[in-house]
Parts: sequence; structure tokens; C-alpha cells
Amino acid sequence: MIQRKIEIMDTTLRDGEQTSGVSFSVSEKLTIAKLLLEELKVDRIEIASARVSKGELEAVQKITSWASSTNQLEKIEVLTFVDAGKSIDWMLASGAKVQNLLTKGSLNHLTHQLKKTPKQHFADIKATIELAAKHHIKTNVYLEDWSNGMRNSKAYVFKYLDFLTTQNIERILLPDTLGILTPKETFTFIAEVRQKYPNTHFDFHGHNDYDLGVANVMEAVKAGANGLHLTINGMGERAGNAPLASVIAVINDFLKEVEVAVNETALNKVSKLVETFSGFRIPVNKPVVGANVFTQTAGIHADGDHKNNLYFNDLMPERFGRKRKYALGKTSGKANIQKNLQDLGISLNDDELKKVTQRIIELGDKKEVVSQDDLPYIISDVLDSDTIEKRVVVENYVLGHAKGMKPSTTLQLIVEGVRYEAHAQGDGQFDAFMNALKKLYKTHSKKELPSLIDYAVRIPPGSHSDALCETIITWKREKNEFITRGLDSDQTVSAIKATEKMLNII
Ligand SMILES: CC(C)C(=O)C(=O)O
Repeated sequence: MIQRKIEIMDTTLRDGEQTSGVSFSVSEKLTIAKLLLEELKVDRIEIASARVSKGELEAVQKITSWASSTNQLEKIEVLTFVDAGKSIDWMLASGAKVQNLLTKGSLNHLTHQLKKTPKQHFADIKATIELAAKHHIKTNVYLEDWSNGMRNSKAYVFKYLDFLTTQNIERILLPDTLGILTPKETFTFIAEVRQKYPNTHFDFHGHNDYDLGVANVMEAVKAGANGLHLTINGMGERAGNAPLASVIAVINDFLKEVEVAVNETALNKVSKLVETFSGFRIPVNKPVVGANVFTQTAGIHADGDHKNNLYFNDLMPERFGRKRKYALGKTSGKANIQKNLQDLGISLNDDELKKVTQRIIELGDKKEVVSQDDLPYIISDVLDSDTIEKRVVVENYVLGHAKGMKPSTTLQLIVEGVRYEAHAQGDGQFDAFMNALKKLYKTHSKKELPSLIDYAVRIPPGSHSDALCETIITWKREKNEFITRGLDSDQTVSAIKATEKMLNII
């Protein structure tokens, strides 16, 4: 089957930058532009609005100079205005060769914002297109508020399109400026213009105000749109634009009659880079690129994956340069843990697996995020504790820490079935705990406590900051040194757990 090619125009650097609070630096724009064209392989990029700032001019100059050296200048587009040639002067200074001229696509906008008649507007547009052509600048034309125009002033839109299709332009760009269209309307409106002007190239530019951006783009393609405007991570004005990653997945999986040149495996990398540069966080459940979307949390899913991939769909993570994960927490169960152990190359017997599962459920109950990186630490803690006979139990404690007061601890300890209690102050919470312990041992035990000679804390690499913390304490008794470890989400508690182990060893 011969597939119809759909041009993908990425507008992250123009409409995406209109996300409230986002501004890319010159070098960030250049880096993103290179990635979009060279790795992601979109067909065109819109990188700026003309006349915005000095920095914007510098960014466009850098990008056009690189694009010219790599023969890609025709893929670089800039939003321009009908402004008696000022935007064209800016284009000439920037080195860009394709303008996306903003014009009015609804009578409402034309009358109330520009306060012009269609005749005056068309004459200004004609002059701008001709001036651009004189300077070897190609023109695409945006019909701003086109979706409203199709709803409320169709006669104006078609009169304007009759005029435009006789002009020296490359493409007509049809925005749903306010994201108001339904999928059904999108199909109908695009089909109408395509039918009337079968030889003209039409792009659809969808916004996401009703969360219908992807659905509308899908209908635009079915109705015959030749190109689509998308942004990385769905960035853009208000609720953003149709997100590129989701649209590419939808086209590749559901619209077999068309094809796009975009390289799916680069989607995640580009998405992450744009997230870092923009500071605009990707929601964890954002399809294709969100942190959680390839993580199975329920144990039953991991179990089903094991049995003939029962919980897989066509969105395989490897397509997008990602990997399936199995979450660890209170609902994860043994199957998830087994999957993570397999990944790490660790094997446990049934009894050990049961104990590790129990510990993860306990941690999950405390609302902690347990990651695969934490798993070896949990295993070693569980198995290590298992080998020690528990004669001494740190049963209860109150740790006091208040501004302007010395930290204090009240401690209840059970030694071979007998409960003891002590209170002490210290330089920090753990120091106060140790002082209370020393008091107890001095009064009630003949045993000497070992001295603490080193105290190290580490967080499993890749672990979330609210997850686990391991305290490793080196003790010295007479000439012998030994180490105990404690694991908890709270640093002081992890040190107390390491100390409890020491009490059971001496
Ligand atoms: C500025 C214009 C082209 C726009 O982004 C829109 O109408 O959505």
C-alpha cells in the first residue's frame, strides 16, 4: 500500500516556549533544534516569533547558520506578522528563509482586533508575501482563529482561501487557536477545505484546551491534512499543543494509510532534554514519555507478563528507547519482586523471598517509594538481621529536637525479657540516644559498650530522596573492629537499627 506522507512541524521552540514561565536560552534553542532535526527527524521546526527580542534574534541566527551548513535551511520557520515589512527586515537579519505569516482566520478577529475589512487585510497580506518573495523568503500563512472562523464566518474563510490559493505561498496553516474543536468538527472542517482546494498543502495546528488535541489531530489526518504542528511534552499556550510523542504513536499504530519520518526511539531522550531545559515537568502519567507509563505496579500484572505477556499492548517501551519496570510497594507482590531480582541477577530461595516481600510491603505501607536500586540494600538488611539472635530489643524511644533546647532521648530497652528505661541529652538526636543507652548499660549491665569509631550514611544510587537511607557504623571493642548497618527512610532510625544490631552481637 502506498502511504501518504504527513509532514511533522515541531513548534516547541515557538508555541512551546509560550508555555507560561518558560524561556529557552540561545544555546538551549540550538541544542533542541539540532536534536529535533537530526535525531528525532521531524520535517520542519518553527523556532521563534520575529521581533521578540535580541536574544531571540541571536538564537535564530545561530540555528540558521548551523542549518545552512547542514543544508537544512528550508526546514527552519519563523512566525512573522503583517507589519509593513518590519518582520521581513528581522527575517533578513536572522538568516531565516521561511516565514509563517500570522493573519486572521475569522471575521471576528479581523473586525475586532485589526479593525480592518477583508479587502484591506488581503491587500496587506499580498504586499507582505510579495516583499518576502523579493528577498527570497518563502511564505506559509497561518489563519489565526480558523476554527472559530469555520464555525461562525465560513463565507469569510472561503473568500480568504480563494484569495490565498492564488498567491505565491507554500502552505496554509489552520490553527484551532483556542482548542475549541471536537474531533467530529475537525474532520468535517479539514475535509471541507481539502475538497475545495485539493492541490493546496494544509497543516493542522491543534491546541489541547479540552484534552482533545491528539483526537483532533487524528481526525485531521483522516480528513486529509498534509501536515501537523506538534510540541514536545505538549508544551504551549494555556493547556498546550497536541503532544508530539502521543501523536506519533497514534499515527504509527492506528493510521496505517499515512506515514511519518519521525524516529520513535529518540522521543524519550528529546522529551527529557526539553523537560530539563524548560523546567516544565512531564506528568508521570503522560503517555509514552511519563515516568510511570511503562511501570506495572499491581502484582497481578507482573504475574500476567510472566505468563504469555498477558498485560502488554502495542506500546512496547523499547520502541521509545525505554524499558518496562515493575514497581516495588505494598501492592507489588512476589511477581514484581522476582522481575526486579531477575534484572539485577539476584536469586533468593522461597523463604528469603517471602521475608524480602514482607519488608517491601512494610515500607510501602509507610508510603515510601521503593526502587530497584534499593532492593540489594533491603535484601542485605533482611538477610543480615535474620542471622542475628535478638536478645536485646530497642522497644520504644522518644527523640526530642526543638529549637533552643538540647536534643534528648527517652529510651526503653528490653534485655532478655526485662524492660529498662533511661533519659539523656546529647549534641544531636543520635548522640542523645547513645547517651541514654550508655546510662542503661552503666547501671544495669556488666558489659562494656564498644566505641563508635566511624559513622557513614548513604542513599542507594538512583533512590528517591524520600526513600531509603543506610547507616553504616564501625564499632571498636578492645582491638576488634566490626560493622553494623541499619536501613530506614529516616536517618536517625537507620542509625538506631544499626546500633540495635551491635547490641545483639556483643
Ligand atoms: C500564533 C498562532 C499561529 C497560534 O499559535 C495559534 O493560533 O494557535
